[in-house]
Amino acid sequence: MEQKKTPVYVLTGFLGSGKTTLLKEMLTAEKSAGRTPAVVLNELGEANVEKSYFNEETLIEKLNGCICCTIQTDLTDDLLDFFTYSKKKPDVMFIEGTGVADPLQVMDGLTDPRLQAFIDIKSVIGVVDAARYIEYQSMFSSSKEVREVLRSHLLHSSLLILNKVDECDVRTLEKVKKKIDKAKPSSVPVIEASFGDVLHEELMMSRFEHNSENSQKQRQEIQHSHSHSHFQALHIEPETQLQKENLKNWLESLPEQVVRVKGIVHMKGEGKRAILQYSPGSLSLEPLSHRDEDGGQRLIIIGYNINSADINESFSKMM
Ligand SMILES: Nc1nc2c(ncn2[C@@H]2O[C@H](COP(=O)(O)OP(=O)(O)OP(=O)(O)O)[C@@H](O)[C@H]2O)c(=O)[nH]1
Repeated sequence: MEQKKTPVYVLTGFLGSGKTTLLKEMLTAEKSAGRTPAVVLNELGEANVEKSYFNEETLIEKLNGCICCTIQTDLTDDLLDFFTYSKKKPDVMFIEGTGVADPLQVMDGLTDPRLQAFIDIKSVIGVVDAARYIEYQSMFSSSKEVREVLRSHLLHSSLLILNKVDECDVRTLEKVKKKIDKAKPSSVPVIEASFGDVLHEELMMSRFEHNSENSQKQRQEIQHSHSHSHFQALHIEPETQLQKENLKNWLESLPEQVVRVKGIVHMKGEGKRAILQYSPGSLSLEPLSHRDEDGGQRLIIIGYNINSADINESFSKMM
């Protein structure tokens, strides 16, 4: 008898666009409908600071690399292992790539013929940060690397979530929508959202096969221009507790090549450690729940062409 295939949803989108936020919403909805989800998380660093968000579901972690190329075959192999040996198959699987993953390359890993008996790819959901889209697209305030990654997310998603609209004024939002309409394939719908508040049924629709504009030509072009190797993740492990104001000033002083910082930190005067999320202009600290075994602090600083020595030095001065 042919076994039931697991529906798979890929979440893609630039660093800090809101993929994990959307994923958490989707998991809540799936679990309250009585289904068991599995999550594949990929992180550019050696440690996944967001693990504590996922307490109950099966978690397959892919650390220290980027799903899209360096460990593309690992993704296929890990999923094959998972589906071959795990006792209880999940009802649905979500795969979140790093913010610099090229969805096409993730799809290459997922469309490996050996996996086809196990999975049914339903949708590639691309999350776009509406508030930073213009800045990231600008020749003046962004880099070629960032623009290319953003472009590939727009070209190769089967659904686009225009997130963070709460941070946009009406004029900016209209401008962003026009730009995105021009850049994406015409068949791909766009849904506006804040904190991933999208109707669950819309997210779960089977859309993958509809994105027929994923042509071979685009694929070759993207592979040719694929440039995220310029992105790096720098790790800092603070040994003592941090002063909030100092940390904030330090983050704000980071060079513009730094596009994202996340971590687990312990603020002076706080009983609990917190998950730090930083995109330029926006810092949040959320108390850490369970499932973080080692008790330490760590920061992952993600950017392109960053000078690690300078960043390490400025961090030491701040401490
Ligand atoms: N104002 C606002 N903030 C948001 C929204 N969605 C997410 N955020 C915040 O933006 C930050 C980044 O969100 P994540 O969901 O971690 O983004 P991500 O795409 O998973 O980020 P990476 O892991 O770096 O790729 C967090 O502090 C979120 O709380 C939104 O719609 N509006």
